[in-house]
Order: sequence, then C-alpha cells, then structure tokens
Amino acid sequence: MKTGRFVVFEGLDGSGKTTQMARVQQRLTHMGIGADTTCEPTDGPVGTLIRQILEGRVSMDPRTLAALFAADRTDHLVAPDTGVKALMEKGRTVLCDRYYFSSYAYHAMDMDLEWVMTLNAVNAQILKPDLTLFIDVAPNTCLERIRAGRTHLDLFEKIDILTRVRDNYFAAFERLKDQETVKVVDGNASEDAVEQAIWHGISHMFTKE
Ligand SMILES: Nc1ncnc2c1ncn2[C@@H]1O[C@H](COP(=O)(O)OP(=O)(O)OP(=O)(O)O)[C@@H](O)[C@H]1O
Ligand SMILES: Cc1cn([C@H]2C[C@H](O)[C@@H](COP(=O)(O)O)O2)c(=O)[nH]c1=O
Repeated sequence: MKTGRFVVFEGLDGSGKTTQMARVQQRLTHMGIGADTTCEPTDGPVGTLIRQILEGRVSMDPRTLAALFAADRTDHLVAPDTGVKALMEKGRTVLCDRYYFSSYAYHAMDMDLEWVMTLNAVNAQILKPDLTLFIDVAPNTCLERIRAGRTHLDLFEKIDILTRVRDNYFAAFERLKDQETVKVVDGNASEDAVEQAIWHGISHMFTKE
C-alpha cells in the first residue's frame, strides 16, 4: 500500500499554522486524499506536562524542557495505531503543526543548535518530513494576533524571544539545507492569500501519478 505524505507546518506562535493546515486538509479532502492534522506538543502525557510548563504553572530547566519536547515527539511518531508512523502506514497524509525545527529554533535560544539536533537525532532517524513549510510572519504581527484572540501569553510569547526564534529558524534552515526540504511562505498577507501561496508550494506533492 502507498504510504501517505508527511507535511510539517512551522512558524512563530500565532503565525497561522492551525488556520492554514485546516485549509490544506479541506483541499486534500476535496481531492479524495485522506489527511489527518496533528500537533506538537501532543495531548499525550508528556505533551500535557509541556503545556503546563508553557502556561507557567510548572517551572522547568530549559534543558529538561527541550528533552521533554524530544520525548513527546518520539511518542507522537511511534504510538501504536494513532502515531504519525501508524497513520502514514495506513496511507494517510499527515499535516503536523510543529516538528523538530521548532526545537531547533526555540531551544537554540538556550543551548547550542548541535546539542538540540543530537537530542532529536532519534526522531530525525524515525521520520523526516517530505516537506517543512515555514509560514513567515513578523513577530509583532504574531503578538497582535495572539493578543486579539486570548488574554494570557505563553512562555515564549514575547517580542524579543520571537525575534530570536525567527532568526534561529533561518539559521537551522541554512544549517540543514542539504538534508531537508523547506519552503518559506510569506504569512503576513490575508488568510486567503497565504492559502494560495501555500497551495502553490505543495500541490505538486498531491498530483495523480
Ligand atoms: N493571514 C492572517 N491574517 C490575519 N489573521 C490571521 C491570519 N492567519 C491566522 N490569523 C489569526 O491569527 C490567530 C492565530 O492563528 P492560528 O491559530 O492559525 O496560528 P498558529 O500558528 O496555529 O498559532 P499557535 O502557534 O499560537 O497555535 C487566529 O486568531 C487566526 O484567526
Ligand atoms: C514543538 C515545540 C514547540 N515549542 C514551543 C513553541 C510554542 O511557543 C509552543 C507550542 O505552542 P503552539 O500552540 O504551537 O503555539 O511550544 C518548543 O519550544 N519546542 C518544540 O519542540
């Protein structure tokens, strides 16, 4: 049986990943392609602890937090029946909100990128994305969107942090340019315009063979 595709959506907090993943899923469904959406952190046991840390209810050393994200990712990949690998083996395409580039960008604020990559080596070995799509939105725009939608801000939702995270994303894309397929899409435009740009970047993966 043909396995599905693994497409990862990356970007700063509030960049529009959830919005655009839903639109791509809808397009794929109309084409008769079965696609599931998922995200990291997951809603599994490790992901639930991570959410508590992000909300400031539990405090954690940055190295431990990075390790928790890597462990949550392994669980996300290999969980029987519902894990990403299992879904793809059933022929499903998986659209994932964040994957290891998030770790490379957010945890390289406190640790070396190489250290974070080593921590995630097992995940990169298990599954590399067919495509990583980075929705590039200015950090101040991301914060405006987040503030418009909710009252409390998570751990990394500050202008100086998001600015550094964006730089770290581009440093990681450059570092891995020979090993990873990454497309950057301008996410500052309207939802419809961003959807068009994303579809332009990924539709070739889903044309009939
Ligand atoms: N292109 C856009 N223009 C204006 N607002 C947008 C755009 N895309 C998304 N939004 C709005 O910005 C907010 C954040 O969008 P969304 O939840 O899709 O982002 P996200 O990247 O998944 O965020 P998070 O990382 O915080 O989960 C939502 O209120 C959404 O409606
Ligand atoms: C996967 C991953 C995520 N993060 C950070 C990035 C965000 O601030 C939150 C996730 O919340 P959102 O709902 O997607 O905005 O967690 C991280 O630091 N490391 C990671 O590996």
